[in-house]
Amino acid sequence: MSEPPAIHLQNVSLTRDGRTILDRLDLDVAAPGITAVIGPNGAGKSVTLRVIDGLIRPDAGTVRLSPGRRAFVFQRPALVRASARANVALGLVSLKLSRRERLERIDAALARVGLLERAGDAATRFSGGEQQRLAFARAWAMRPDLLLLDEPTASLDPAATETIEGLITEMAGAGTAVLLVSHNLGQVARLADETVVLAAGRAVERGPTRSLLFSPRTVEARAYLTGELPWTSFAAAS
Ligand SMILES: Nc1ncnc2c1ncn2[C@@H]1O[C@H](COP(=O)(O)OP(=O)(O)OP(=O)(O)O)[C@@H](O)[C@H]1O
Repeated sequence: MSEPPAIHLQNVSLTRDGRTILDRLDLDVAAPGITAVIGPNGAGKSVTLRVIDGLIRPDAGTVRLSPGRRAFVFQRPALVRASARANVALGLVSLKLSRRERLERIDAALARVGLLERAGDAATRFSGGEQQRLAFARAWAMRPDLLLLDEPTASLDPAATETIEGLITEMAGAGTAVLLVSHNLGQVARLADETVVLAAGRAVERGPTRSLLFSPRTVEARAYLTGELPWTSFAAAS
C-alpha cells in the first residue's frame, strides 16, 4: 500500500455482556479503493463499522482514520422527518458552499438516484428502497473521503442496485476510500478491490477479491463461502 491507509485498526477488542465481539481485530482500508468485509451473521461486521464511525468505543486497540469527511449508509437509513431535499441538505451543513452551490448539489444528488421529482416529499413516507436511495444521495452529495456502507443495497430492486453500485464505483474513482459490508457476493466481486473475511470478531483472511472468493485459504472463509454452518466450523477451528 503506497498511500497510508484511510482506516487502520490494530488489535481492536470489544466485549459486551461477557461475550467477545471483536477479538484483536486488525484491518486496513486503502484510499482510494473499495474494500469489502464479508463473514457470517454475528461475525462483528456492523460493530466494526460502528467502531470506525466512533459510535462504539472499543475496550482495547488502536483506531486511526485519515482526516476528512466521513459518510455512513446504514442498512436501515437514518432519515429525519423532513423533505427529501432537507435530508440531503443535512449532509452538507458543515461544508462551505454558497447557497446556489448547495442547491445545485442537492438536486444533482437527488437526480442521480432518481428522486428529483420527490424532492419536496416527506422522506419518512418513502418506501424502504427509496429511503436507501435518498441516504445514498446524501452521502454522494457530501463527497466524502471515507464512505462506510452496511448492506447498502439489501432493500433495493435490481435497477436501483445497479444505480447505487455505479455511484459507489464513481465515488471510489474520485478518491473516496470505501468500506463495504455485504452478503451479496456478486456485488463484492463486482465492486471490491480487496476483501476481508471476518469470523468471530477476527480478520481471518484478506486478499484481492477474486482470488479470495474463488480460492479461499482458511477454513472459516471456505465455510462462509460454501454456506456450511460456520459456527460449528469456527468452534472446531478455534
Ligand atoms: N450493543 C451491543 N451489545 C451487546 N452485543 C452486541 C451489541 N451490538 C452487537 N452485539 C453483538 O455483536 C455480535 C456481532 O454483531 P454484528 O451486528 O456486528 O454482526 P454482523 O457481522 O454485522 O452480522 P449480520 O451479518 O447478521 O449483520 C452479535 O453477536 C451481536 O449480538
